[in-house]
Amino acid sequence: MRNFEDARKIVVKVGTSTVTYPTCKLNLSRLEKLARVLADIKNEGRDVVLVTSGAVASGLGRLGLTKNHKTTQEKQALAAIGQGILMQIYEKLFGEYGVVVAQVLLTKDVVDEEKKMLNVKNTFEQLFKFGAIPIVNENDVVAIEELEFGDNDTLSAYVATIIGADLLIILSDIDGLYSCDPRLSSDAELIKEVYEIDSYIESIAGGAGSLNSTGGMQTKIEAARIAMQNGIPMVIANGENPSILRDILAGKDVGTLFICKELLSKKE
Ligand SMILES: Nc1ncnc2c1ncn2[C@@H]1O[C@H](COP(=O)(O)OP(=O)(O)O)[C@@H](O)[C@H]1O
Ligand SMILES: N[C@@H](CCC(=O)OP(=O)(O)O)C(=O)O
Repeated sequence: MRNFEDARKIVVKVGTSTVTYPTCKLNLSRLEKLARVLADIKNEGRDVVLVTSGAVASGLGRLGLTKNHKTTQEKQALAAIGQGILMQIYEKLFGEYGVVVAQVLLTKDVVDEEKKMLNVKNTFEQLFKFGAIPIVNENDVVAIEELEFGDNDTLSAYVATIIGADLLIILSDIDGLYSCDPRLSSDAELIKEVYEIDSYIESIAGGAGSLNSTGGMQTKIEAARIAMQNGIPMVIANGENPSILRDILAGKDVGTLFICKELLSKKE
């Protein structure tokens, strides 16, 4: 039932907590493993998109700062500094495996305006034809108010929808959705499967677990709602060891799977 070996188009989202250390410096060993696994998955003949957070944190790290700079203006400037740092490391790491990468920065108007959405869809399609892995982030420099996704969880669900992905995987610093935030309660239990985003699921999703992350489980649940509405299964799993991506594709019982009942019965 959980077998995703036949998934041809995959979107993988990595959060700030997966990409950087609490020092705001890049987690190089994790990024190396991530690039290797994604390049390998691509080599199998799949189309892969990487949605990456970490620009703001990387900007802080480069400036030798670790504390959260909260004003919008500061975050925008930090993202502008950090985005280049992210692309430089992805270019280097994927380049070692002969994989071309492409920077795609998006704002929310692409999902609100049909013409823009078509342009973005066409660009992704051409990038896949070129054999590239699109590396996506929000365009934080211009994304405020009505232009803003606000978080990369929902952004990744929209990207999955635009490209018609077969699977969305969100890697975070936690094993999946728990019955409550494990940082706040030792009774928290991992929920393995979710078939519907109801008021119970909404009620257990709390905010971010680390200083530079955005949205926590709430935005991941919102992403699941968007993905499920568009018939796309989504998995939240721990990005500590990126080889978990292989486990997910092989159908191993890891993380939390969000899948609507109709899709589930088709897969069975
Ligand atoms: N019900 C829940 N189950 C799991 N994690 C939760 C829950 N509610 C809140 N969280 C928090 O969500 C965090 C993951 O989201 P976030 O901090 O935004 O990370 P990322 O940078 O990976 O997006 C966890 O570390 C945890 O503290
Ligand atoms: N665009 C921001 C990411 C915002 C965000 O959603 O962060 P996260 O909750 O860590 O996925 C950045 O690159 O810093």
